[in-house]
Amino acid sequence: MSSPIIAPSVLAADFANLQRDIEMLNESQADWIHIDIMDGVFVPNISFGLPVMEAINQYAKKPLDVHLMIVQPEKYLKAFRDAGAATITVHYEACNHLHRVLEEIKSLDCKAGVAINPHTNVQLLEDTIKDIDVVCMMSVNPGFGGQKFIENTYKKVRQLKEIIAENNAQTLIEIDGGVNGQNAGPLVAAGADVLVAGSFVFKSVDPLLTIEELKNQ
Ligand SMILES: O=C(CO)[C@@H](O)[C@H](O)COP(=O)(O)O
Ligand SMILES: [Fe+2]
Repeated sequence: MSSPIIAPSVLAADFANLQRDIEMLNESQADWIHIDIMDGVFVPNISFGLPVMEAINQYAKKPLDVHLMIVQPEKYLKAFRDAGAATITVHYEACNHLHRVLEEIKSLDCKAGVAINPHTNVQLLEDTIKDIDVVCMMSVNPGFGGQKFIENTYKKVRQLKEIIAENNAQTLIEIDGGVNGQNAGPLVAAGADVLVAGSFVFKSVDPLLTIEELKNQ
């Protein structure tokens, strides 16, 4: 079992000291930096938008993993690429033409991600799995950090792993929401490749050590 890709979520950072927190991530064993964009429509919360993302990109030395929790994400793909996104993840539930959106993301030279809400069956990804670089499996209902991990996620990881293998796809499985020191190991054992962690990293006494612990699952 290789060590997971660690993607701390900036949503839990100190926005009044964002430069400091990004520089901490640069020095850490984090692999990606997870950026949660919320529009107050697709999810019942507003986080931040392109100007903040551009500010993060000025300091970040690691790939930016952008999680778009917005309606009509196809309107903003180029803007987020230009703001520094390495991966652009759209929600399955927000796309009427998912295949087209994935092609557009790839044409921008970004990795294409699809996020699924806890109620969305992984089977629905079967017909696009070969076009998806990263499935972001929500292990909480999207919209807020600091929520409790939904245990049904393990079953969904195993099911998705099978779909990926059956289709000979290279898709990474990313887990997003409520990830902590207890569930990180079992998630990796179940087949998770990428762990997003917000509160568990930024609210810890020593975020550098917490990231190291997650990396060493
Ligand atoms: O996309 C989301 C929430 O909608 C996540 O990326 C959260 O930001 C993760 O935060 P924690 O649950 O780890 O505190
Ligand atoms: Fe996220």
